[in-house]
Amino acid sequence: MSGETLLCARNLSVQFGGVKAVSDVSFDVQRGEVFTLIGPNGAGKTTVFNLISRIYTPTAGEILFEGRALSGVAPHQVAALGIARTFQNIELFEHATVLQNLLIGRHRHLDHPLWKELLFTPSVRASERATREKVEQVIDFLDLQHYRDTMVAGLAYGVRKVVELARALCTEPKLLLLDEPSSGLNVEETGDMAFWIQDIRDDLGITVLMVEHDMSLVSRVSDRVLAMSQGQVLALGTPAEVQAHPGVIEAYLGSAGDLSSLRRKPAIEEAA
Ligand SMILES: Nc1ncnc2c1ncn2[C@@H]1O[C@H](COP(=O)(O)OP(=O)(O)OP(=O)(O)O)[C@@H](O)[C@H]1O
Repeated sequence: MSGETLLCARNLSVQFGGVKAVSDVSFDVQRGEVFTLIGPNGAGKTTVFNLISRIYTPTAGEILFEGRALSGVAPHQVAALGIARTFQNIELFEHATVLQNLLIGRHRHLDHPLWKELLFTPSVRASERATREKVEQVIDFLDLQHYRDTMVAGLAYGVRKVVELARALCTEPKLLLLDEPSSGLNVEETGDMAFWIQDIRDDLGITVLMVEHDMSLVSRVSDRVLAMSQGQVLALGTPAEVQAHPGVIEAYLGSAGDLSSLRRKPAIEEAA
C-alpha cells in the first residue's frame, strides 16, 4: 500500500423509492491495496459498485477518483479514467474467441475517432500494435495461451471467469472492480482466483476493490475489509478485525458462529 488515496467515497447515499440502498457511506481505497466490501444480501455492495461505475448517481455525497469528482463523468468515460470492472454474471461475447473478446475489450477502451480508424493513421497503427502486445501480455500473465483461439461458449465456467478478468486487465486499469470473483467457482478454482488477485496487486501494481462473500478468499487476499449492512457501514479494518466485530457477527448470523461464508441465511432458516 502506498498510503495514497486512489478512490474516496464521501457520505454516499442512494435511495430507490422507499428503499435506502446506501446510506451515508464513506471510505477511502489506498493505491496498491485489495479493499473488500462484504455484507449480507441486500447490504448495498453492488449499489456502491454501480455508483463508482456511474450506472447510478448518488442522491447525496460524492466519489473522487485520483482527486477528481466522478459526478461529471459519463458511464462510458469511466474506463478511460482507469476503472475496469467484472460482473457477478459474466458478460462476454459467447460466439467470439478468447482473443477476440480481449481485443474488443481493449478497443472499447481506446476510443479513436472514426475518421482516424478509417484512414488507418500512424497513431491508429501504433495503438493497434500496442493493443496486440498488451493482449498477449495479459494472455501470458493469466495463463490463457491454451484457450486463446477457443470460443467462449465452449469454455468451462471457471475459465470464463479468468477471461473476464483478462478483459478487464487489457484496459490497463488503475482500479479493478471485482464483483464476486469466486461466485460459481469450486474450491480449487477459488484458490486459483486468490493467486490471480494477489498477483494483480503485487506484480501489476493494480488496486483492487472487490465485493465477495467467500471469507476464505476475503481473508487471504484483502488488506482491508469494509462490512456493510442495510446500506450502512458496520465495520472497517483488517479481515480478522472485521470478522471479530460483534456488529458483523450479529448482522450475518444473529449470533456467533461459522463465518466461513457470510451470505445471510435463507429467511426460512432464520425463522426456524
Ligand atoms: N435499481 C434498483 N431499484 C430498486 N431497488 C434496488 C435497485 N438496486 C438495488 N436495490 C435495492 O437496494 C438494496 C441493496 O441492494 P444491492 O444489490 O446493492 O445489495 P448487495 O449487498 O449487493 O446484495 P447481494 O449480495 O445480494 O448482491 C436492496 O434492498 C435492493 O433491493
